[in-house]
Amino acid sequence: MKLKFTKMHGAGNDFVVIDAINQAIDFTPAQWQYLADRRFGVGADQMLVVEKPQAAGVDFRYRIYNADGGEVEQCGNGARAFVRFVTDKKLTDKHSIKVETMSGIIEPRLEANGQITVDMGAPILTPEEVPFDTTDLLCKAEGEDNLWPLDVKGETIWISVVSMGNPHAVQVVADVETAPVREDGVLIEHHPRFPKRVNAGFMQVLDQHHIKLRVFERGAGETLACGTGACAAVVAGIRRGLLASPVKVQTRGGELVIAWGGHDAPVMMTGPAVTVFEGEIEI
Ligand SMILES: N[C@@H](CCC[C@H](N)C(=O)O)C(=O)O
Repeated sequence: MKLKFTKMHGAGNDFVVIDAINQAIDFTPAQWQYLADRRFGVGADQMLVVEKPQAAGVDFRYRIYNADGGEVEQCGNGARAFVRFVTDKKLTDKHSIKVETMSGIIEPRLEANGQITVDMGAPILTPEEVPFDTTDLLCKAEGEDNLWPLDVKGETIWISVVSMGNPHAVQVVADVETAPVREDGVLIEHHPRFPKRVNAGFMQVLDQHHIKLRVFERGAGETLACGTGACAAVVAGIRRGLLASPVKVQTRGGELVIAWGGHDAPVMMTGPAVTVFEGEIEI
């Protein structure tokens, strides 16, 4: 079939976005990998699929596939790209949109200045729900957070575990530029303590309202930005007493602003979403 798609990015985290309301798709993991391939396919960190909703009172359903072909629960930068896509394609005239994802309903909103704010819901902080296996581990408390030891290459690193619908392990580093993001990231992603694998965040605190962040994403490798990773890092930093809301998150691909009121309050993420080009590919 000839697939129509839109290439988009949010702070450099790039996507192939597909309208599955007006074209029928049913791809295998190998076909998703082909679309994501930067040499043989289109090239993307994730593929985003826009569908009709299944639940009542919701505007759309949005599904996310990592570059490795696996379907995942949530994607923050993707949620902003999704809003730009449904608005530009005139699939809705609403500016505040309710969308079903694998991990629940989120509410993105197109702002007057063109930026997009997403209510990402409250973070999940119980290790079993992330999920993170704490068997025989002793945590240390820091502020309201629990730091967990993780053995990586025979050394202990201390991580916060946070789910934004998808799992994150966040560590504080002195300098993100020299941090072993790729070397340790892949080991953390596949660490046996994370039964669903994990996104590995490396955060440098510049001041209470400003961090630098690199994320080695599950199923995609290091990306230029990770929206849920930014939310998880800010939640961890606020709980540890290192940060105060709102926080500017500087990634290699651009800036996101994350606000969180603590406990059960939703995490609000604001940032850009850009269309790069429209295309068609035989698949
Ligand atoms: N880039 C995303 C996250 C995409 C999914 C992630 N790799 C996972 O497997 O959970 C974002 O902006 O949040």
